[in-house]
Amino acid sequence: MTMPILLNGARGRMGQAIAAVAEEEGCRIVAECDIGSNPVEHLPNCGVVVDFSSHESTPDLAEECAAQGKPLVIGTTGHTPEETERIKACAEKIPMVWAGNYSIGVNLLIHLTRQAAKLLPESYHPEIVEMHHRHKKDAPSGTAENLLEAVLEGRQWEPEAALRSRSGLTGERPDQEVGVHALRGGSVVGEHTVVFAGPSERIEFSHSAGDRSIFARGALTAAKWVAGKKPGIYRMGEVLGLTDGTED
Ligand SMILES: NC(=O)C1=CN([C@@H]2O[C@H](COP(=O)(O)OP(=O)(O)OC[C@H]3O[C@@H](n4cnc5c(N)ncnc54)[C@H](OP(=O)(O)O)[C@@H]3O)[C@@H](O)[C@H]2O)C=CC1
Ligand SMILES: O=C(O)C1=N[C@H](C(=O)O)C[C@H](O)C1
Repeated sequence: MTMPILLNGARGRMGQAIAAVAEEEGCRIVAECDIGSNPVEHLPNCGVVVDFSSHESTPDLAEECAAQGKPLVIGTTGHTPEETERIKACAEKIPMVWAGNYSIGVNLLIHLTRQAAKLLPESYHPEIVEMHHRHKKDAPSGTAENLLEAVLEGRQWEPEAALRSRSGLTGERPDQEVGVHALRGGSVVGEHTVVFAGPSERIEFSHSAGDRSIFARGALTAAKWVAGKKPGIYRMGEVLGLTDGTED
């Protein structure tokens, strides 16, 4: 049986990429919502909601999903702290997969980044660089935020160790710091590099997205996986079997 999906942000770049692969992924789009639609009236007809609209529309949608008991796959990025708290509150009632990036490669990159941060000495300094197309509205990217979280977890550092871009008289770099840097231009689909710069050597892990089908297929894989799960927030690494959610 195919999974009936309510797709929010259907007219956008990701919405179109998802619609293009839905059938191949064993899903069917039963409602295409975008600006001006009312997703609430379509919710009863779907099994899972997939949201690739905009950060500000996700909290309202999550609250409607919680009210009607519909699982949610969140693709939007750039949420404010207030939006993040509202979304998290809904996870007490429904299962949701929430990932800054649904590709297999990036989720492996996140896993390897956490491991490298854990295993390498603090003198191997982590820096994250991302590049995206000129239309992207948030920075740093959701993926870069996920990579940052992986470094913080691996190093067991507090969030204060994160530095989102440098400018001016910054002083010398301390060991306990992780920089995040955003580049924008052209039609770049999505590129992420994590650098560990050590005393006399440098390690780099990189991922480059060829097109949006990798995010689209991953989001639909997550949609099929999350149906029937207990309420809570799940990472894409759990969907792919890279982690059991407790982190290693
Ligand atoms: N997690 C992942 O793997 C990925 C996440 N993303 C994220 O997904 C989101 C969408 O990206 P992308 O498709 O490139 O963006 P687009 O701007 O191309 O598409 C977003 C669509 O959602 C619409 N929209 C905006 N606000 C609302 C609203 N309140 N309700 C319903 N629809 C709305 C937009 O309309 P309009 O154009 O009129 O504003 C547009 O049609 C971004 O947050 C992006 O960062 C992107 C790629 C992968
Ligand atoms: O907006 C995009 O395009 C992308 N957004 C996601 C992010 O913020 O990391 C994922 C991907 O890199 C493309």
